Amino acid sequence: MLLIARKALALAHNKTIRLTTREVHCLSSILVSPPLVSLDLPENWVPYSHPPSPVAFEGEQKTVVIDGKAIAEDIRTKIVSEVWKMKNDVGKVPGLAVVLVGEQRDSQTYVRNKIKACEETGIKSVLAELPEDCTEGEIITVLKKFNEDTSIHGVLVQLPLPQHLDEAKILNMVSLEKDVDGFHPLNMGNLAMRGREPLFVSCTPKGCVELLIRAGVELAGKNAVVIGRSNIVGLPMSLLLQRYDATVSTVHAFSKDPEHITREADIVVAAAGVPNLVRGSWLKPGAVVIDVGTCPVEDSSCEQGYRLVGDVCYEEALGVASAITPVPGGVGPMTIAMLLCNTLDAAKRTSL
Ligand SMILES: NC(=O)C1=CN([C@@H]2O[C@H](COP(=O)(O)OP(=O)(O)OC[C@H]3O[C@@H](n4cnc5c(N)ncnc54)[C@H](OP(=O)(O)O)[C@@H]3O)[C@@H](O)[C@H]2O)C=CC1
Ligand SMILES: Nc1nc(=O)c2c([nH]1)NC[C@@H]1CN(c3ccc(C(=O)N[C@@H](CCC(=O)O)C(=O)O)cc3)C=[N+]21
Repeated sequence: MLLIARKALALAHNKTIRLTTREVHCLSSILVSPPLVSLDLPENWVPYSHPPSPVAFEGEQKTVVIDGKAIAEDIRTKIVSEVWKMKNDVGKVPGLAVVLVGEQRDSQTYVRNKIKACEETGIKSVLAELPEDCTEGEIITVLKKFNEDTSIHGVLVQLPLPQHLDEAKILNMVSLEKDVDGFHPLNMGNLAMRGREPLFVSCTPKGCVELLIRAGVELAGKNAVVIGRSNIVGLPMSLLLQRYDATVSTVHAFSKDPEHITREADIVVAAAGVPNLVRGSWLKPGAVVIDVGTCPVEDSSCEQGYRLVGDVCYEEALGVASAITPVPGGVGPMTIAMLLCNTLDAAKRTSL
């Protein structure tokens, strides 16, 4: 992948280079990450028989800050032009439907941000707001309507749902072809299985891999640790990194000695939701750190009275990690950009 990233840069500088068919596909699409099934092709089966060469570090490591906000912006600009092209060529625009249950403040903020992102990229959005005490039946009725609506190509249910609702039952009702969050068990199952390609990969893990590849990080044969195993981040993240041939360990709340496991990793993805859980001492010098955690902590010096903190002790990681994503401005904006990408892909599929 590093080779493709280099060739992309060469192309950007108008240099003449030779490309394989797979590279043509990668370079002509919005994302740099290749389609999953292509990773399973025999041309990629070059197992590592030798241990990766140790990287020597002298003194303090220079840490690159991976600018997720800027990368997401670049992706969004490309989406704008593809949406325009679709509108001109076939007279339609992608449509996203969001189902929001209850009045949880952070969920309202996330949904507002998603809708704003749609507006800014020319994607049509529809919001269905249901009261906190609504029934499963009411949500399912709304989902069925969106599933049948041909102007809607992506449907998502904002999580978490109120306690009395059966999340699994509700997520099962989202049409497989419109499951832009990638939370349907069939999409998740296909992500787990070699030789299969899910219609959608969950937005946060997909955004993390795109960040890693754009930062020039090789994944095959690397030790990756994912902290967290939730259905929405940790689990699909581990599955996706495996598809890219990383050796993946999962750390969760019952793991013994998480510090030791994490210190073995070349790539650390932290998604526990515990502010500053990962200390500088947990990191192998030169590790690449992707911080998914986003926790509001009280801070009276901030305008809103709080600030967002990641799972990684950022100040301590600087000087130890070779690269890190900040919070905010790292993974978060990529999650939204991937949602827009998945919605665009869904709309493209229906016009094939
Ligand atoms: N930036 C973005 O785009 C996104 C950010 N987030 C953020 O990511 C974080 C995680 O979200 P989500 O996956 O939904 O959270 P969940 O609470 O659903 O899952 C947390 C996971 O972390 C594990 N965990 C909790 N505490 C520890 C600990 N002390 N040590 C090791 N593992 C631990 C849990 O283990 P166990 O399974 O054993 O309980 C669980 O698997 C949150 O801060 C959330 O806000 C989430 C989605 C997108
Ligand atoms: N069905 C569903 N799909 C989700 O993808 C989903 C969800 N439910 N429930 C909640 C989590 C959380 N999540 C985030 C998205 C963007 C930012 C984000 O953009 N964060 C900005 C900061 C935003 C701010 O300032 O408030 C940043 O990190 O820079 C964060 C978190 C998606 N989630």
